[in-house]
Amino acid sequence: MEGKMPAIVKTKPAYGAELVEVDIPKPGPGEVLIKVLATSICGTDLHIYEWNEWAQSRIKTPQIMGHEVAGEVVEVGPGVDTIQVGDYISAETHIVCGKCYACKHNRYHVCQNTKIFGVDMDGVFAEYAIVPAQNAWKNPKNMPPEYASLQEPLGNAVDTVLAGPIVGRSTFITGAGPLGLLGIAVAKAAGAYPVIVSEPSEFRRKLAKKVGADYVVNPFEEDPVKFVMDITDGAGVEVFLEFSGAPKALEQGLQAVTPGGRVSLLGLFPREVTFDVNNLVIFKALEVHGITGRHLWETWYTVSSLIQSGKLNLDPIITHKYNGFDKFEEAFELMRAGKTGKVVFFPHKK
Ligand SMILES: NC(=O)c1ccc[n+]([C@@H]2O[C@H](COP(=O)([O-])OP(=O)(O)OC[C@H]3O[C@@H](n4cnc5c(N)ncnc54)[C@H](O)[C@@H]3O)[C@@H](O)[C@H]2O)c1
Ligand SMILES: C[C@@H](O)[C@H](N)C(=O)O
Ligand SMILES: [Zn+2]
Ligand SMILES: [Zn+2]
Repeated sequence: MEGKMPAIVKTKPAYGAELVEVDIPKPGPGEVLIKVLATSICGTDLHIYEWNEWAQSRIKTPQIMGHEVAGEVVEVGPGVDTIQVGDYISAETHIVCGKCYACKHNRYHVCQNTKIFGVDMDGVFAEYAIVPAQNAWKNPKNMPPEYASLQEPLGNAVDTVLAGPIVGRSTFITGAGPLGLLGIAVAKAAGAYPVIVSEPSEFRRKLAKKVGADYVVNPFEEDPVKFVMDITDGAGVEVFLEFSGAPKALEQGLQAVTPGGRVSLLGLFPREVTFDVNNLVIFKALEVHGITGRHLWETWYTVSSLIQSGKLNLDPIITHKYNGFDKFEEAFELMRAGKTGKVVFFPHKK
């Protein structure tokens, strides 16, 4: 396919991005070209937009942004035999090597040579985008594109929530940003009770309730540990899921989890964190999981089935939908201000 298309491009190493006309790319060997039906903003895109320290160290400009996507395959490159024109796909964003020690142990989610599209190469905030065929995930035709696009971050949330038993377990979630909200939806669908959420933003506490949180607390106004202890008759929760990346939230969660309980950590901390490991982890005999990316491809099966079960309450999480990219700056600024759940673009204006 030849022609031009609008794309959100990180044009220079500075704050922001630009909507520019670029060539529709041609799929190379092992690649497919998709017509992007929906694409959502991830916190990582925001870091690239803001040009924080991490982005400065990793991103090469100019580069098309974005990595969460759902689209229809319109062209396949040489050697692609697993995907056909007309397939409706989403994409695993981690391009793994298949050769390193981790990959050889089927631990693709910790491949030491991982490349991420939209981070290490052009991404999907465009009308058309390239996806490596090995990263394509076929969707059922009746899955709405906005849900299909959310599967990648849902994979993060699923791996966090389902890293251990959850059904009927009291659960404390810190942080109700887009990832935490997806975590609440998964925890509720999986039968956690009660789900207690700590989140300073009133807007996001309200969203957390809409998604199904049983209790919400503002950690800047009330002691969330006492809040959890009061609800659990002083026992603490069975499960603590960290989605905020706030050092204080980590410490509070470790205090609020019951001895012998489970802790799963997804949030990334801005710096090294100091806390009392002896008393908060070792003497409590906690089971602690670090969570990164998604298991390939087990997590995708779980995510897809959860969506198809109809039990995931995703609609309140998708707070902003945009036809086309014209208002992309508004979308990023709203997200920066914490006034959104997930933001989804539909690049082909209806
Ligand atoms: N490990 C991984 O593979 C992976 C993948 C994606 C995202 N992440 C990380 O997950 C985290 C969540 O992502 P997001 O996009 O939802 O981020 P976000 O920054 O939008 O959300 C974080 C939320 O935590 C809240 N918060 C701040 N301080 C708090 C406190 N003391 N107690 C409770 N809540 C507090 C904020 O108000 C915000 O709503 C981020 O740290 C992100 O970098 C990790
Ligand atoms: C790159 C990051 O934003 C992506 N969502 C991941 O799971 O790794
Ligand atoms: Zn992401
Ligand atoms: Zn590898």
